[in-house]
Amino acid sequence: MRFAVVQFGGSNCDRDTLYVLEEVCGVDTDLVWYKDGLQRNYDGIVLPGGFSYGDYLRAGAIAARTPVMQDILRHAREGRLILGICNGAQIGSEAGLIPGTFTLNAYPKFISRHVYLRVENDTSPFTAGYRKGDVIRVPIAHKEGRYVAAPDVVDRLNREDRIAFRFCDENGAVTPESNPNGSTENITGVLGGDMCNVMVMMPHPERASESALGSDAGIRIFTSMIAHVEQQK
Ligand SMILES: NC(=O)CC[C@H](N)C(=O)O
Repeated sequence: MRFAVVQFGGSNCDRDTLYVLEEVCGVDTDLVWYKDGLQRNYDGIVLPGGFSYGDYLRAGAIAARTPVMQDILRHAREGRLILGICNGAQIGSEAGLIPGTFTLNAYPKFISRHVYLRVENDTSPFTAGYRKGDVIRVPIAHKEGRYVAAPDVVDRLNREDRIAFRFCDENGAVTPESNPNGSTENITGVLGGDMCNVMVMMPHPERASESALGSDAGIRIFTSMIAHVEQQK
């Protein structure tokens, strides 16, 4: 099993993500510079957070148009796992890996704090380690993290059980008050791909993967991916 973290100019969560995969989860992981392309097939690819190309134009727009994305889209079509975190989520939506988009927060400032998420799907390769309704505490750090999609798209995501996480309060209540950035229906984790083999999310699970960081609730996303790959082998 081998994972890759793809680093773009301006990525800044690549080392944290690499550390969690290699040191905390024990998975062989390559840090791949986007210009080098993917030199082999990977079981899992993580697009890390950061400010690729300074968020110019729109966050993720430039990275999504680099040649390495063709390799990543092929991996997605082949059913391999792709996880986009924060800027990686923005890149994933710009590349069409999921429907909908991430835009300026409703209150147009950078928000950096812990939030609560309600787990909405517990069957995907990314969320099977949780139970539906679990409430987890993870940090967010973004300015363009408001998920927006047309009503028919949101209906389809709901129908197909493709919503992974919603912002909630500490008791799991999904309300306008527990929606830090104004995302449609508090959605902040979306599943894509034919086999739900793609997930993008604005919160940072890699920053909540060891109890020394104040929460280890995010680690189960990575361990779920690993368990999924093991089951496929
Ligand atoms: N932490 C990140 O990945 C930064 C998110 C992003 N580029 C924004 O501010 O919207």
